[in-house]
Amino acid sequence: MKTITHFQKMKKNHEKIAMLTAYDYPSAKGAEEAGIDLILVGDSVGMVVHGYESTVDVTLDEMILHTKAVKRGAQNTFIVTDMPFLTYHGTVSDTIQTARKLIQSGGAHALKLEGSGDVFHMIKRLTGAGVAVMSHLGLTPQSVGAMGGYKVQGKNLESAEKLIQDAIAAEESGAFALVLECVPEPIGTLITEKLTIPVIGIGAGRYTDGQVLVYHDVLKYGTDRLTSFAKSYADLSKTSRDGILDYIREVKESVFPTSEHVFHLDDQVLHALKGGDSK
Ligand SMILES: Nc1nc(=O)c2c([nH]1)NC[C@@H]1CN(c3ccc(C(=O)N[C@@H](CCC(=O)O)C(=O)O)cc3)CN21
Ligand SMILES: CC(C)C(=O)C(=O)O
Ligand SMILES: [Mg+2]
Repeated sequence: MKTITHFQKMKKNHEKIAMLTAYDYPSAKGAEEAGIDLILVGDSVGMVVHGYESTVDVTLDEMILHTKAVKRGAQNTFIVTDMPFLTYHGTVSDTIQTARKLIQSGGAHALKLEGSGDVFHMIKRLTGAGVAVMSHLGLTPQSVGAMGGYKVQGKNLESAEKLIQDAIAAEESGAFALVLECVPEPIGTLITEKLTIPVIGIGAGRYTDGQVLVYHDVLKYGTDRLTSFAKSYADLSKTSRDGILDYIREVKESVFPTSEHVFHLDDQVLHALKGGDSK
């Protein structure tokens, strides 16, 4: 299994890191079989799997449940789990207790925390306690309420400078990697050059140390409107719709099941059942 030191080495060797989200047993199994470098059990699960409006409705129990399923599907892949909204902003001991559940019950190898300021203090405490932590800066979807929508971050001098300072502070607080979301490409490049930890971009341009995308975007499964930075490599929505259409049609037309799909009964038993002479 690739682990933290491996990801640092990949950055040093300019070997791109490919991260993908997964939320359940089959998606994790497929990602591992394809050779993904690490899996993110993202709180985007709330939107793409549960149909929530945003990620702020996702609960700790849901993140534990999905992490457990992913763990069973990908036993040899590094798993990062998102700490859900407002589960790392109270006391240090509450945060550590929540982290313990995601790691011990869920089976996560590392946790991802969105944001700066007080969050860096929590990252320091978690990493100090031996937890591997990934920082998430730029567009931080859990703050959608405070940000007033999903918008590209770091577009003016002031916000770009703050973002760069935050990225440095994330590294200094002990994070082993940074997810950088929705920033102009030159900002992604600058931060990637400034940090010694790997920077994994999502809408952060071509020159970050790696990329991460949401499973349902990559495979176009149930998501009809893509963000401008995502790319689809398959069309599972169409594949599944076509399959279900065929199934319905075959049932209606009595094409399915055929004799291959049925259990046969010994002729003698049937004869006897129908009232013929037994033995
Ligand atoms: N399917 C899916 N993909 C994701 O990448 C994703 C989720 N869901 N859910 C959780 C968060 C939310 N994310 C989002 C959601 C919307 C935008 C968005 O609308 N971005 C605009 C930027 C507009 C601008 O400021 O110019 C875009 O055009 O991409 C970005 C990230 C990323 N995450
Ligand atoms: C989009 C990625 C980075 C994420 O945080 C998620 O999937 O929840
Ligand atoms: Mg997330």
